[in-house]
Amino acid sequence: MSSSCQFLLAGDSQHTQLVSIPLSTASSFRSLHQLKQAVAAKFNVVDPSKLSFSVDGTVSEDLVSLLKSHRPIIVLVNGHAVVDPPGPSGLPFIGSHTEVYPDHIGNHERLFQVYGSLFQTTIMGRTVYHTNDPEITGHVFKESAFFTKEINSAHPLYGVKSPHAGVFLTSTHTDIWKEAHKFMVPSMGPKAIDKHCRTVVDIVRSTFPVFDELERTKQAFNVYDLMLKLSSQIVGKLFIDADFGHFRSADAPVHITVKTIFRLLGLNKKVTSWGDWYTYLPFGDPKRLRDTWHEVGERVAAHIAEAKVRREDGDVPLQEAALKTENLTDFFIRAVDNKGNKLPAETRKPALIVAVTAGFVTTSALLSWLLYGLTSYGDSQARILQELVDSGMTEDTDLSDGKFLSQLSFLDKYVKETQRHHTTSFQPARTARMDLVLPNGMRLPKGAVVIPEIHHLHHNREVWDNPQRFDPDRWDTEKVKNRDRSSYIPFAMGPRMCIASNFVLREVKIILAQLVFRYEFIRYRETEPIEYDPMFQTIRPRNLYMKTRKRTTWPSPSS
Ligand code: HEM
Repeated sequence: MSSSCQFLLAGDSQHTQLVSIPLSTASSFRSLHQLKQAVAAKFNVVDPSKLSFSVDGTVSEDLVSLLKSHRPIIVLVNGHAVVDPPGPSGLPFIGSHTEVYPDHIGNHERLFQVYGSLFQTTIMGRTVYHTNDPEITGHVFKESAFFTKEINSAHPLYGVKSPHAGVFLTSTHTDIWKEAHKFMVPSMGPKAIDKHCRTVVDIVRSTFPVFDELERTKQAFNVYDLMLKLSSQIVGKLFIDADFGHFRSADAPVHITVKTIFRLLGLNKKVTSWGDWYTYLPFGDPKRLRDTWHEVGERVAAHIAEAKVRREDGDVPLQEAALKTENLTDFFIRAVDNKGNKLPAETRKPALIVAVTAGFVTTSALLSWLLYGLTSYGDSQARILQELVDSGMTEDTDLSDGKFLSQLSFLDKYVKETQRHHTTSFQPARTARMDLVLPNGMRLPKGAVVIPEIHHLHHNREVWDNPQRFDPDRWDTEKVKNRDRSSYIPFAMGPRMCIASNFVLREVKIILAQLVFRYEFIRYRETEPIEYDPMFQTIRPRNLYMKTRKRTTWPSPSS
């Protein structure tokens, strides 16, 4: 008689695995659930509940008869043998490059339709896995024994990986991430947000003369360019105490620091789209990427040296630092945790570069799509204005502390729907820590980089009704309210998600409320289809132009 239960993970013959669980251990299983957990642990199956057991071709849920089986018990995942993720076979050498670029959004959508909710692409020998499945996404972002943010050579951030930045560009299993994250989170906590938003309100007011000048001189403006100026003016002030001078006049140039960071991100997208080997080339774009990275470092260092830091007031406890410091540079220099530790000096500059970059590149794209929607989606602009009027807004209303904004339910739905339909981030990636089997029964090798494709999660037909329709009111429906948390993740999710999501949501609502209350936004060249820039780190409209008209009348409050 056998002294153990044998389990065979069904798969192709090359990957079939047999494991034994001694009967002394097996007899201690009290439920099928416990057995599934033990077997899942042996085969590295991410979700034990997806296992089923088959003996002699029949699936059985009877624990007692399963444990008595003298024959190997066949283990199925999601009801079938495990398989490798499918994907296009691609061309020699360049692989799937032409299947993905130049239109990665459209092509990924096509590939999801052809191959299902998980597929792989290989470009220049670098394989990446893409998913639009909320369940897989939830596991991928968890930071668990199975997945972590590890920036290996297949990872989209490989070209700008930084061992010292701590956040964003550094792998999770490093001491520096834990340290940097600990200091950065309170810098975007609730008290900090109230303070930051007072600066946001002032900077939005400083844009009014520019909008007025553009109207007086009958000029249309490129929406992304103007929103780039606005969002970088805000993070420049908040993080490195820099006045980029973007609103001194309508034609004030974009500050050289902002231009250099912008160039860095374009180059990174371009270079990493060609694979690991390309990043090492001593000439062309890879060299330009390295040089630009160096230049960004020097420019930000110069801002840090000039930023106001109240050294004379001494160190401040981390939890009070948001209120007692002048800006993020001051925060990083003077905040001390309860063990007396400070953010390591070598992390300050790279972490500030990340904060400034993450801060304006994403927000400028989101703001541009928010303005696009005002002029493209039905009565959105009129509804936002009506809500502001109904809530009693005047030119002097203080929007910074969030109380006024919290009444604006349509504005909230409008921002949510814009972040769903016009997702700006598309490549947060995580890496498999071991050979594993996903809940859908597909296996991934250790080191596999998985990208939950945010745009495609937000347009997954199994989750969203009519996903191509812009419909802010969908956020009132029970279906959307009860959705899987992982099906809507504009700021990613899990321990490595955006640290500034609450700030951003308040910031963009302040900007929208202040601008829509004062100006009517009118699309210019409205028949021209809007193109996004596929070779940029975020999804931004390239050719969106508008004009504004200063409001002289407002609607009456609704009865
Ligand atoms: C519309 C605005 C924004 C969007 C859509 C956005 C989105 C994201 C996403 C998707 C991630 C995850 C990246 C990944 O997993 O690789 C992320 C991380 C991050 N974001 Fe944002 N972000 C925005 C604004 C900001 C701002 C204003 C800041 C300023 C501090 C910021 C700071 C960060 C940092 C530091 C991380 C990395 C956290 C970590 O590594 O643990 N983001 N953001």
